[in-house]
Amino acid sequence: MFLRRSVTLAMSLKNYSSEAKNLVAVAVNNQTGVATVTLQRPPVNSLNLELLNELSSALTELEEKKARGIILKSSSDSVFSAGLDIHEFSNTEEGRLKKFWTALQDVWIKLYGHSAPTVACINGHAPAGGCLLALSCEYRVMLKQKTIGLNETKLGIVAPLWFIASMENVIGRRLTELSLTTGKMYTTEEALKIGLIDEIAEDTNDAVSKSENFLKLFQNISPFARSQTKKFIRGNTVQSLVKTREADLKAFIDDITSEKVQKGLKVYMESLKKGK
Ligand SMILES: CCCCCC/C=C\CC(=O)SCCNC(=O)CCNC(=O)[C@H](O)C(C)(C)COP(=O)(O)OP(=O)(O)OC[C@H]1O[C@@H](n2cnc3c(N)ncnc32)[C@H](O)[C@@H]1OP(=O)(O)O
Repeated sequence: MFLRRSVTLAMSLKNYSSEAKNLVAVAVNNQTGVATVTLQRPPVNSLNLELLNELSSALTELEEKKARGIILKSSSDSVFSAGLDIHEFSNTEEGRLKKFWTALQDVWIKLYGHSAPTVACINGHAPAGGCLLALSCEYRVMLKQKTIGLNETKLGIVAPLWFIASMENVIGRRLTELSLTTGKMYTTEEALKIGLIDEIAEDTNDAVSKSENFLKLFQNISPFARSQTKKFIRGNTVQSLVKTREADLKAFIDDITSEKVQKGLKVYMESLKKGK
């Protein structure tokens, strides 16, 4: 019975990435019903509007098809995601900035509150928005010798409340305050020490296998009981954004378009290029 449903799920999702623009690939394991969602926007998987829209659609589809688990990973072994595409912040195309932030809100709401158990297979660096994606999952496996953190203050920008809540719910208020105010990027080993990640992996294969092992914990647990429990635990955090989406959007547009922030971002991008 379950196997038949899983096969249907795999078949209906198999061509997902080719139907879309190939920035996100979805592969479903026929036996387990677990979906691997791969971000594939070289060179650094920075999150632009198109990638966010694809990810959002994939999450909706996996919700509708009742996936038994989601593993979120990168197609590169170097960068999980460099966070939001900084070029979006200076995009002057009318309405795009609004669409961009709305798409990010959508992705976070869907991923943070997904009915399926979720694992971030962090097979590369995960600054800012990359860290947010990882924090939205229930479990984090990270490759050694990488970095992760919410470094927004280093760019002269302020992480919204839902970014902060995502970290606070994992490592607690005190460490979140220290991490965010200093824009701290943690090494894999440091991240494990403070509970920002759950396991370290040697390479991507090892990380995927550890992610699958976490999902096996739910094999004999009622999906209904599990997802309702997750909803009780995460519901308030999700609702706090759902109820304030418009105000959050306005705050983003006002802040990001300010001269001061634009100047700071320009300097940051130049320093990135110089760092090569
Ligand atoms: C005020 C309103 C509130 C807004 C709240 C917004 C909240 C979240 C903000 C974000 O997510 S902003 C993004 C923050 N991200 C970063 O700070 C990461 C910056 N990148 C890096 O540290 C490194 O690139 C890396 C991820 C560690 C990878 O290093 P690597 O050496 O492998 O690659 P690079 O040579 O540095 O980069 C390659 C290429 O990609 C460009 N790039 C890197 N990151 C971004 C990005 N986030 N957006 C757009 N482009 C990015 C980088 O400039 C290089 O481009 P080229 O020089 O090759 O053209």
